[in-house]
Amino acid sequence: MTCFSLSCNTGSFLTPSAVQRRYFGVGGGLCTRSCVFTSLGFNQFYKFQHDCVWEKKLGYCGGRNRVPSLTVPFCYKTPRGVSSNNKIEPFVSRSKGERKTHHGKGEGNGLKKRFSLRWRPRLRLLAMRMKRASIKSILNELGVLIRKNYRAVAFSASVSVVFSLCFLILKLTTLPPTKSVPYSDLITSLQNGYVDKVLVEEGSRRLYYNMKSQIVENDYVSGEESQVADVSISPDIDEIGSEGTTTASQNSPVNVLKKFSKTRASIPEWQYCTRKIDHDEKFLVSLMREKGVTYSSAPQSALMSMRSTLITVITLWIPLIPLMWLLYRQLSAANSPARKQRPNSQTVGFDDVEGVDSAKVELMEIVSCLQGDINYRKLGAKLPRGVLLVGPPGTGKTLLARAVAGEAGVPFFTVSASEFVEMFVGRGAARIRDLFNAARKFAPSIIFIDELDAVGGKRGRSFNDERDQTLNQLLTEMDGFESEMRVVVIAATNRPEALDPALCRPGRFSRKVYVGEPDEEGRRKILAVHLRGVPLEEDTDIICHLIASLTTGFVGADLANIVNESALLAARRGSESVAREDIMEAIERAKFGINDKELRSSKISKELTKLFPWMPSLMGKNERRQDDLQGPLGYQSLS
Ligand SMILES: Nc1ncnc2c1ncn2[C@@H]1O[C@H](COP(=O)(O)OP(=O)(O)OP(=O)(O)O)[C@@H](O)[C@H]1O
Repeated sequence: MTCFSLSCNTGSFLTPSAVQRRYFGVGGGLCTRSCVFTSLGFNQFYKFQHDCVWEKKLGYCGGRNRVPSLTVPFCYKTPRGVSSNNKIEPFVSRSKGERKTHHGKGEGNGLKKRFSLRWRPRLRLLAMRMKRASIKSILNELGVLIRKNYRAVAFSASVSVVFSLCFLILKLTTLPPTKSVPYSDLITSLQNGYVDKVLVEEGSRRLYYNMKSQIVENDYVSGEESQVADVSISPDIDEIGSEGTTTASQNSPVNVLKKFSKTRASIPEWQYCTRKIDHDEKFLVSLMREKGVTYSSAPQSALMSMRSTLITVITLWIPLIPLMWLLYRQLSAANSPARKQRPNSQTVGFDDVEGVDSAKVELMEIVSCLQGDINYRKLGAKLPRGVLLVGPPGTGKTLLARAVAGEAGVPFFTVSASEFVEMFVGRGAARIRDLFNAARKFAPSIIFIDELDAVGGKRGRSFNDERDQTLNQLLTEMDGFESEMRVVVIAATNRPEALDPALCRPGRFSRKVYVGEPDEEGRRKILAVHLRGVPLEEDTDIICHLIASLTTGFVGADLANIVNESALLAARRGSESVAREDIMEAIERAKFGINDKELRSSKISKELTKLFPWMPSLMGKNERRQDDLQGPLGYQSLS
């Protein structure tokens, strides 16, 4: 068996060829993040993370990527980091016999192997972690967790306290066990003269009664009760202590309470309980009179009424809690859609937005005003309150707004207008108020409202009163800025014609900036931005020119997608850099969709077959000839 040591770099994805080329036979080293191995028709991704956890995923891999199967037994942590003395065993290098024995061993052996491969490293890892863990660190982590989620912790703690109190009250007010019997039993007992006392509870249908034979017992138990009452009154006399001594703990209020509840539970005041039958009261009373039974009626005890109220409240509130929580979330101002982004968390600048130069210039001016570089006040000018970015989807309107925030270095409140559309009337308006209040508080600041048409549509066209109210509030808030309050509202929309005219009047979104489709030069620049971090096989400029010339009508989002797709295609190929072919395939996919070529041809041939049965063979021939010549974009001749 040949053993290989493995070493890989941070985040590198290794194809079989790369593994063979770079790592077979190389001495042990650091394995810091992730490595990918490909094996017999499957990709086996062994992901080594910082803490040396590895996981395995399987996915099908194309024929040309097939390489010998590799196993990675384990890796461990060293003072230098995560080190791997992983032995890579190429099964192909074994002799036939060896291979046979490897695959053909008994089930027990297979289980053992699986255990050693799967569980041993995990168990080792667990053991290592357990060794490292100390009570102090666990407490620290717990403290951090509580501090982070203090609201949730406080809420759950108060809920648990309330429930515990309820439980305690219910426990304390538990009635002594009373046996429930049918009404007929009471009648029979009355007729036989066994019944001693009957109590009719007011406000309910319950009847309690005692039998004559229990009178003596009851008296005895009542005597005990008075004894216990004495104990609770004079705690100096400890009757329960084994040696008759008085101890502070035994006389503590908790103990006395316990004794009290114990005694209550052990003395059934009423032995039997039944439910009376309607319209049978007359007969019952006459029977009791006839047999000389003592009968009376009494209201429900305060404890009992408290208990039943509590039970009702709990049973009502338990199903209502999720509903109330939903309502709270809807109505809560804390759930306001305004998400503030601090300037330091912004990484987008004007350098990242290309191909929309005129829009950039307009917005740069606003940034200069916010930063105080342009003294517009000297000439009596006011900072524009609103800037409306208009243009087709994917041209970079949102990106531009983020770039403004990043360059201006001021708090940036971003929100999608659809988040103002609420179920409850008035909530959308309240959210707008919250958003503008927050922006005023952090002034100078920028508010960005994406997809403004969701709330800014013309009023009075629908019966949606809530949307009109929200728009009214937005108009009011935009009027409400004082001139020295440096808050700029940037909004973006694809449908400027749908907006209410009041929104676009001077003083609100007076400045309209068109963000259009980029021209060839613009596309080249956008591609240069997106290809910054992508390793290419050819010169970046050449590739940018090539793609820009082939993508007329594409917007920034399309170009970003092409770059991403081509990188994915290159990764699928197992290459470490993106080739021209990958880019061309990505453009084809963007233009025609995946496998659209086959779909379209089959659809056309189906239609033609209906008309001319002899057509399919001809179609097939033509298609093949065309494929041999060049692709739909003609890139084969270019490359
Ligand atoms: N001019 C550009 N320069 C660089 N990248 C761009 C440009 N335009 C678009 N992109 C890329 O496309 C992505 C989507 O763009 P963005 O969300 O800004 O478009 P949008 O105009 O706001 O679209 P929509 O109107 O649908 O909201 C960006 O994250 C960026 O990667």
